[in-house]
Amino acid sequence: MLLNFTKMHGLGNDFMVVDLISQRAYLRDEQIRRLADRHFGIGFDQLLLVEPPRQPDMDFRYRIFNADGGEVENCGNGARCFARFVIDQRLTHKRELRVETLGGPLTLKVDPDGRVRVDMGAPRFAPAALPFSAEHDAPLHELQVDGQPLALSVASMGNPHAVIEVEDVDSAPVETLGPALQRHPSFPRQVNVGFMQIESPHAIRLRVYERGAGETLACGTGACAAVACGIRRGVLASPVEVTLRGGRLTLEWAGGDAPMIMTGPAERVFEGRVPLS
Ligand SMILES: N[C@@H](CCC[C@H](N)C(=O)O)C(=O)O
Repeated sequence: MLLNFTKMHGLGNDFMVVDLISQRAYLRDEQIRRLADRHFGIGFDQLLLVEPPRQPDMDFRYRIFNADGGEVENCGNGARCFARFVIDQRLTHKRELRVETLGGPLTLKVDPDGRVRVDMGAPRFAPAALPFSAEHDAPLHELQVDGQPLALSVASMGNPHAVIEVEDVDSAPVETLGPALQRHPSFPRQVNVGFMQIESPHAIRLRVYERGAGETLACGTGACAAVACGIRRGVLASPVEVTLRGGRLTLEWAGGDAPMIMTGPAERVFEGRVPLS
């Protein structure tokens, strides 16, 4: 069969978006890995599936699969692309949507300028929320990684994040420390690893080594987690401009149980049809 898809990106974090309301398909994880391959497939960091909601108060169900085929709880850049996609495909006339994800409900609003504002829910710091094996909740934890002590913060945005503060993101050991921390036994479901350089209380630079995809040009939930951990530690203050390799996001968080609000762009690249074998 031929599967219709749209290629999109949010700040260079790229997606294959598939409408499973107008067409039927089931993708096995080895098919996802093949499609994600940048040489032999379409190439993407995450696959996003648009499905009918299962709950009556939701507009859609939004499912996310990493390039390695694993299903995950949340994707911030994907959420913005999801909102643009369902409006552009005329799957809805609403400009404000409630969507169901594995990590919990999200509220998405498309502004007249095309930027998308997402209520990402409240960050959670309790180690069990990630999960992370630590005795206590704390703004900073210490972990032995490859025999070296490492200070890090943790947060769940539905999906798990560790955040390390660095002097300079350009020279941060993303390709070595990223995978080492991602597979550390203290994170039984692995973790997305953010490297954060603080420029001022309202501006950071960030690189993220993502679970199931490696380093991406941007990670929306990673940006939310870095800002949440920084505000909690008292080194950042809302609003915060986050500069990622692929561009900028604006994050606002009032603290406590208030939701993290993420605003940024979502772009359509091309549409296509691909055989599913
Ligand atoms: N790129 C995403 C996050 C995608 C999921 C992540 N790799 C995970 O495994 O949790 C974003 O923009 O948030």
